[in-house]
Amino acid sequence: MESPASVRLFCRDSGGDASLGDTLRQRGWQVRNGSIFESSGSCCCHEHVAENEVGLVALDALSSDELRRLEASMIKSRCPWVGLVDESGLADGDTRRLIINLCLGYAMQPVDADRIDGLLWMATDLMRLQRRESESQQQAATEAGADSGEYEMVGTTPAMWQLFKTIRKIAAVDASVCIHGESGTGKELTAQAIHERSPRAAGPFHAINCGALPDNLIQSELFGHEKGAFTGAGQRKIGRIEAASGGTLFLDEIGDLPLELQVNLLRFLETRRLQRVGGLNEISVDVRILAATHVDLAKAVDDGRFREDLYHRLNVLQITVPALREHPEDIEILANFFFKRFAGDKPACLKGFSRESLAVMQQYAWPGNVRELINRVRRAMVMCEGRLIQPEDLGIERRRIHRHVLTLEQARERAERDSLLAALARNKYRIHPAADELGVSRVTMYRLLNKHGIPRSPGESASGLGTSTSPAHP
Ligand SMILES: Nc1ncnc2c1ncn2[C@@H]1O[C@H](COP(=O)(O)OP(=O)(O)OP(=O)(O)O)[C@@H](O)[C@H]1O
Repeated sequence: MESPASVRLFCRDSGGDASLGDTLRQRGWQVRNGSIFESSGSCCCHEHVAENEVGLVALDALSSDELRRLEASMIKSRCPWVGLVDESGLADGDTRRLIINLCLGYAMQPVDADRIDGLLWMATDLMRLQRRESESQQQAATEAGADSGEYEMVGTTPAMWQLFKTIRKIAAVDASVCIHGESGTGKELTAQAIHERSPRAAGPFHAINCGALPDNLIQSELFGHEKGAFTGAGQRKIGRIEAASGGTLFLDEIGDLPLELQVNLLRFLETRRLQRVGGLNEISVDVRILAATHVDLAKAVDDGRFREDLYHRLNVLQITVPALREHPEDIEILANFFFKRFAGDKPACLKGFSRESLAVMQQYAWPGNVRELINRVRRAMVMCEGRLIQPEDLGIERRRIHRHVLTLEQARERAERDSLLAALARNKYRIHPAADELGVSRVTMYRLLNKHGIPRSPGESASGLGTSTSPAHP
């Protein structure tokens, strides 16, 4: 059995409750006293309670305003709380709500030693469980290659693991990249991640959506213009390509770039020199171009909407970001990630997702991918009135859940593919141990990988996983 943890006992005065302190110490608890309010009148309990402590707070004789300040401080703390209250406290609505929303339990004054001991044990166990859970989440994220920082990408499935590996490989070289993927899958985030890990990381990262600007503006937006170049050009303007000098330029929706501008972009990619609109001089610019598209660029080339020479220039390396429905096992970890990210806006009593809402999210088709997931989680965090988010808070109607009925043959194929991917992930893509684990010969393993289009190593063309780095021009 584990030893009792530390308890931080907050009373109105710093003197604490000497007899309660003695009682708890006799039962093995380490007790430290704290006062709820500083001499300035502010309440900073959250700053005084350590990560491995349980907070025990005496809620007697506090005014509404004091309770409000105490509540704000308790919300900011990470420890579990137990309340101490007397009959008059329980008769007060504000005190009751604070206990319901923020405390794991409460004990009546005068304190019954067994009851408070039991509550503190419950809080300690929960605190240790929470620590274990966050350590295991951190470990899973590290193993999956997710990084911390502004551009954190989350995912623990083979599909995302493959994406992270591809990002690192692509970051190490300086060629142009074409990022494919449906809307909202994380193409821009992928571009930012490539930039952050590249030797250009100290330089600027600029993004421009080629589909969002009117045709007459996009030329000067990309290449800049000189003063007086056209009506309204009152000042010289540096274009996005030039502004990204020394860094990376991300061209989103490249398929929407008008044909005449495709010529200019191609010329720039070939010469690495550009001319501002209305300018006479050519300027050298050192920038890496990453482009993204949600349309099939090869088809756009066939249809005459995209220049083939530019397509090959941009498509030196390719990376495909998988649609969310292709890695549904990541939905829970992503939902929890965004829940934590927006935790500052949530009601204090909201603790997370119900099992049913997680199941509904797994079955939903996510046409808007991760962006839609973010919006639905934020909405649910506002709409939810209970402790756990329910399916209706997410606004996903059950009739919109697409259950794909599989034939037995399809179900077998899917199970076979999932088992292969999982064994490869567990064995870090070492084929022989993965084959041993699955109980098949190496020859059979290679045959099955070919059958399902699964790459033999993470760097290989991986249509089956949705990511690839195969050069278009070997
Ligand atoms: N794996 C992930 N982990 C964490 N956040 C993610 C992940 N994938 C996407 N996001 C977030 O989802 C949102 C949409 O991502 P992003 O803008 O990169 O998508 P996109 O594919 O470029 O979209 P569009 O095609 O509409 O331009 C962003 O807020 C991004 O940070």
